[in-house]
Amino acid sequence: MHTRDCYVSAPGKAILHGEHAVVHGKVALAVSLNLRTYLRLQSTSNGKVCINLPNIDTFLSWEITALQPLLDGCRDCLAKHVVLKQELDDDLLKRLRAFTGIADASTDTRSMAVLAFLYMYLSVFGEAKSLASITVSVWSELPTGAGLGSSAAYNVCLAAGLLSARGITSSPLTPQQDSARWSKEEMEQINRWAFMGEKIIHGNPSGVDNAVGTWGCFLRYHDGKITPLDRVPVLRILLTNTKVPRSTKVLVSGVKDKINKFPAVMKPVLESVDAVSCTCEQTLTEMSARGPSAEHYNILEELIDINQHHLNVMGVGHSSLDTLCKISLARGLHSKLTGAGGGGCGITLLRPETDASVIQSTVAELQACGFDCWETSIGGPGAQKYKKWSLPKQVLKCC
Ligand SMILES: Nc1ncnc2c1ncn2[C@@H]1O[C@H](COP(=O)(O)OP(=O)(O)O)[C@@H](O)[C@H]1O
Ligand SMILES: C[C@@](O)(CCOP(=O)(O)O)CC(=O)O
Ligand SMILES: [Mg+2]
Repeated sequence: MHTRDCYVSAPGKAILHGEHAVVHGKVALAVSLNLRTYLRLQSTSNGKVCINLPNIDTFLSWEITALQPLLDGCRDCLAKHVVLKQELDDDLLKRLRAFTGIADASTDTRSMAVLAFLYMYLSVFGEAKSLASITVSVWSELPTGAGLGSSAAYNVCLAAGLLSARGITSSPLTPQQDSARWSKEEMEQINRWAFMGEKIIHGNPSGVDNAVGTWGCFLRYHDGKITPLDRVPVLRILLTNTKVPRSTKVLVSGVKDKINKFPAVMKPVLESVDAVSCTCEQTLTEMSARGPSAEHYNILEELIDINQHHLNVMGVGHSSLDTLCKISLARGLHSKLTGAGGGGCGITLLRPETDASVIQSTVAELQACGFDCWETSIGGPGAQKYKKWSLPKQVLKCC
């Protein structure tokens, strides 16, 4: 079948407050980063589906004729899925696991990326008369598995690229535009499909990461409801990657076990995280309305400390994150983990008056611990489609 070549990208995210609690119906505040994942989809005529994932050193291909039997008896349910896309098709997932030999309990990086890709590819193209011969390349500026939403950016790119190539979403680019975004309805569709991919990689995602990857900017997320926060001040954030590997799926399931084991102990903790998110949101709104004051920053810093303690209580802390908090606090700076924790990344709030020398010495000490550390800009655009020549050169080289 005929497909359209396309180039798309989606941003990573930082969660300010509400990670883990958001999985259990509490409020989270999250913001997009200036680090992005890019996807290139090319139509081919070799009768194969190829995937190039240089970040995780994975280059694979399958004959379309080998994949086709996985869809036998599945077409009717896929037709419904293409329209609704709310639930994973367990039968298709089971067939894919048997086909690839990927076990239910696997959290292996490559296996999860391949499973999410094949599931989305077969669901998007399975309803057509024949599967499409394509090569998909994905390359990211985000560290993989570090709490900055690389899985969501990956899934948003897969959803946007495959839906676009199949012609389910329109081509939003006019001849005058180098990049463009889709209509609200199409973005909602991309977000729903990306959520399916997150379910495959995470097990039980809240949906906050794919929402930020799709819509970008600063969002409040509560029980599937996405509210863009327009009135927020410019915040300066230092990001630290402890480089300690961890899996979101494992950490999310550990928190669930703890809640089941000690409901009376853990539920108040989740309530308190919810209150932290709401208080932070109120403070940000006030800062934007009246102008930021030192007292506002004191409140933001206290909320960061409180939340970091709560995350430790949930069992998602790590000694590397304790080191980050200690080193930054020695200079009056406040940090917490971001994303699933257990290693990965932390955020440090910088006050407007924080001296450059303080930041430099903090960064130097964190780097001496083997961490990566950089000041990031936040609030980048959500999923976008590009013309080939408007992509950064580095991206064209990598995918
Ligand atoms: N650029 C990428 N290429 C291929 N797979 C990716 C990429 N980025 C993320 N992934 C997939 O997402 C998984 C990481 O997801 P997760 O554990 O949620 O961490 P995070 O989303 O915080 O980076 C990886 O194991 C891999 O399967
Ligand atoms: C822990 C959680 O709140 C965020 C996970 O983010 P990340 O995959 O670690 O980037 C899980 C979720 O919201 O689905
Ligand atoms: Mg993730």
